Amino acid sequence: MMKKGYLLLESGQLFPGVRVGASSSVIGELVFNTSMTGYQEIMTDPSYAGQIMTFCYPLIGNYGVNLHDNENAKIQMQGVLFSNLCELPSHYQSIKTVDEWLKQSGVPGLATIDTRAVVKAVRERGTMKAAISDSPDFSLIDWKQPLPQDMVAKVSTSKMTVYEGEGPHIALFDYGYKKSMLKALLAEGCKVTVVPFDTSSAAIAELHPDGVMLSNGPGDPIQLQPLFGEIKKITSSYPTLGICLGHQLIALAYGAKTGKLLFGHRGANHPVKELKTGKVWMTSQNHSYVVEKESVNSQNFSISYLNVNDGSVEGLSHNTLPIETVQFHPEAHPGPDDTHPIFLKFIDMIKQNKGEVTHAVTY
Ligand SMILES: NC(=O)CC[C@H](N)C(=O)O
Repeated sequence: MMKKGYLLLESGQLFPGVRVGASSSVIGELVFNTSMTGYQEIMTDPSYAGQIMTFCYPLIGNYGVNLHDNENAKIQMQGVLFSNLCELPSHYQSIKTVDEWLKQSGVPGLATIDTRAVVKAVRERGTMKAAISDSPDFSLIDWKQPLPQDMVAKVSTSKMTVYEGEGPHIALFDYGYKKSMLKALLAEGCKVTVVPFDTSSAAIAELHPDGVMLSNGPGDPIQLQPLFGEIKKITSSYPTLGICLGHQLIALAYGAKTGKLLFGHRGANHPVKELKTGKVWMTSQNHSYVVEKESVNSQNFSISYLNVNDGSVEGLSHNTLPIETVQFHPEAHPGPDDTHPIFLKFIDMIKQNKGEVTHAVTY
């Protein structure tokens, strides 16, 4: 028998649904993703830690869950909302249903939710708290309960891991990195050392990396303020690529400010304009926070990409140091990999820094 469940919004709206996944009740920040495919990658993106995520696309789970598409070892979301969740997936690589996977992962969800109405509510009021519960009773939810604050520490690794390669050595800061970032570097022959989020500049110096990459990750970047001094020291010492949270942290470390979007950018078709060439690229995105344009010190950084829809900052390029940052996800997974050459440009930047001959990377 299908068990009823409810989505309760901080705004007072109530959505009935059917329980899927784990049976626990949770509270989290309500967000939505517009991607039509790639649910396994989305559900394992650690940047969603602490959030209840709504799939806008109305049919999820039809190709099941496979052994290859996880972006991280487990699902870090608080909960997931579906319109139709497929019970009988069909794909030669499928090993389980999304419902079974959620149950095994201890993550609750709701299906048959009016996701269009949920998305409208979030678009109107902005990202807000929501709860998944067995009861429609709002008084049972502790709405004052603060959402978890130290999520990067929770999702980051506690030890360094080395992936061998013949090419440049990259220290990859794990704020909750997506596996596709590591894969993109390894595919180019790089040696990669994944390091904990709070690794010091002294510990990085001992690794003698050729370059540094700052990953994506959950939460408000300002929470990592105690690390800004070290981030500035590290990124000014090595060629650097910052992606999403990594981009925000670099901007903050050099004195810019971040703000929160009303309902974030989460999906696989967000157009960004590269200011140097005037070209528009389709990108994969997942973020709530943005670097505030006016706060970028033009003595240090130039804005390299802007969002076509809302004009927000999508990338920074340091004027004198080899530092590039992007708010979007060049590693895709899911989504278009049109901006994948950003990894190749990063490797070129490292080689140039070492005085090696490079081939200009073009899109
Ligand atoms: N994917 C990310 O790195 C997200 C960064 C940050 N947590 C935000 O929501 O803006």
